Amino acid sequence: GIPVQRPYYCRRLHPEPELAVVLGRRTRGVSRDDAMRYVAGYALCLDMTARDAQDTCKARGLPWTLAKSFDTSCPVSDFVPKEHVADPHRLRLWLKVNGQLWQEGDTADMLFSVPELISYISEIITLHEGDVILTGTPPGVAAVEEHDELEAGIHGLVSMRFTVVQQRLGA
Ligand SMILES: CC(=O)CC(=O)C(=O)O
Ligand SMILES: [Mg+2]
Repeated sequence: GIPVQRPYYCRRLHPEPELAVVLGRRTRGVSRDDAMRYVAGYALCLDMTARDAQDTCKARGLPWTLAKSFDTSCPVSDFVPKEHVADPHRLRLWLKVNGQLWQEGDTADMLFSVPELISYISEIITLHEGDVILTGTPPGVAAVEEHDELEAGIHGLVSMRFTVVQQRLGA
C-alpha cells in the first residue's frame, strides 16, 4: 500500500497488472509435466514500467533496469496459496485508475502457460523458493499521473490499492 513512485526521469509511467507465480521449491530443468509441483501459489503484481526510459533503452540496445527496476516498481499483493486456485489459466485480472476500469483480461489468453514458463526459465536460471515469475499484462496499458489512485486485482481472490507520487531528484 505504500505509494508508487514515478521516477524523476520518467514522464510515461505504465502500470501492468500481471499474474505472478510464486515458487515453493528449488528447481532446475523441470519438465512442463512436472512444473506445477514447484508452485506454492500466486499473487497479483504491478509491473510498473517507465515506458519512455524503456523506449530509449530498446533503441540503444541497453538493459531495461531504469524502466523496470526502480524503487517501488513491482508492488505485490497478498499471497494466494495454490489450493485456492483451481486453474491459473482461468483467472480475470483487472486494473482501475481513479475508479475507472482501464484493463481487464483473462489468463486464458496468455501466450505461454504457467508450466511452459517455469520449464523454460528453469532451463536457464535455477528457481528458488519464494522466487516470483511475472507473466505479462493484458491490452489497454496507459500512463498514470501523480496523485492517481490505482486499484488492481484478480477477481474473487485478491486486490490492492496504491497512489502514484512523483519522485523528486535527490529525494
Ligand atoms: C515490453 C514490456 O514491458 C512487456 C511487459 O512487461 C509485459 O508485461 O507485457
Ligand atoms: Mg510486464
